[in-house]
Amino acid sequence: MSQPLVLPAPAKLNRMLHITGRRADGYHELQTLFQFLDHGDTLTFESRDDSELRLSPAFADVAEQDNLIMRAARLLQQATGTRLGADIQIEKRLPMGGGLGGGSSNAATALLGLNRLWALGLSLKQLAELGLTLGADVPVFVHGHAAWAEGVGERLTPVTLDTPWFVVIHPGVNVATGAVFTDQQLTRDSRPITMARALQGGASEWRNDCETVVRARYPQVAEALDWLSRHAASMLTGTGACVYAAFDSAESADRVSRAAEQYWQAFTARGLNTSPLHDALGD
Ligand SMILES: C[C@](O)(CO)[C@H](O)COP(=O)(O)OP(=O)(O)OC[C@H]1O[C@@H](n2ccc(N)nc2=O)[C@H](O)[C@@H]1O
Ligand SMILES: Nc1ncnc2c1ncn2[C@@H]1O[C@H](COP(=O)(O)OP(=O)(O)OP(=O)(O)O)[C@@H](O)[C@H]1O
Repeated sequence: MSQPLVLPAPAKLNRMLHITGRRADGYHELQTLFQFLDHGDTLTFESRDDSELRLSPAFADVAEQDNLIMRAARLLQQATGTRLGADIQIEKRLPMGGGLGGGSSNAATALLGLNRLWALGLSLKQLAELGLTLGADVPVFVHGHAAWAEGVGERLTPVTLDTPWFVVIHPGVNVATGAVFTDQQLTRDSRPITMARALQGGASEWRNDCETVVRARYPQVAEALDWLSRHAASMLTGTGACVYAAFDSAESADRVSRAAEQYWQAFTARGLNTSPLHDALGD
């Protein structure tokens, strides 16, 4: 029996998110800065000689065939013709529909983990192309570096961002990404900016264009943003529901996180420019 492969599936934050257009297929053109957190799910992979794929525990809200982990595994089997299968376990910590990219990160960890376990030898570029068919955020998790992203989030340029301690609050609601993107009130005409401007931009550029619509649709998110902004500049990640703020020490972040826990689920995590998945794989 080969050793089980235990790998992290980290969360991401969108440090800013501008919507610059809408494509003919309805998907939106974005400009965003992605960064990872040292907080996330853990996946364990064991190879099987038959081609079965098994995932445990089952998710309450997602059918097994729809789970992004299973879809990533099947995609890899189909793309390579391998006859191997896997037993996969997941320790889920990231809230679903939280804007932390949990599903996309799970898919990326499955692609890289099974590529390693089954000795398939696909490149990160090939895995990112496969991953993009599963979700717009999968490629950044496959490449594993904080990034400036354009297109629907797939045109990536690695960047190095500051690495503060973040307080992340889950306001207790699930935001449907699709509903935010189809909202009539969503502004889709932010003027495209250069990466250099985004990196220097400061508070005026570091905004999330989804915030107005998400605040209006989900008062619980607005409440968490308003509460957190009393401590530091607060932001929405992705289409929410999670909100976050940056702190320059673990102590000050912990203090605010503990105060937030009186009302919501909250955690403290450090920003990372390299994904812990790639550290674990030694890439
Ligand atoms: C907004 C972000 O969180 C930024 O990181 C992501 O781009 C969202 O990525 P995701 O959750 O993986 O989203 P997907 O599963 O690809 O898409 C969910 C739905 O959101 C809409 N969607 C998503 C991404 C995008 N660039 N434009 C869109 O219009 C589409 O209606 C799509 O059906
Ligand atoms: N392994 C998985 N983990 C989480 N969600 C999954 C998974 N497989 C399928 N899903 C589905 O994908 C949806 C989005 O999940 P995810 O956790 O990526 O949301 P998110 O954090 O809002 O992501 P994003 O920031 O990319 O919008 C979930 O609501 C769920 O129905």
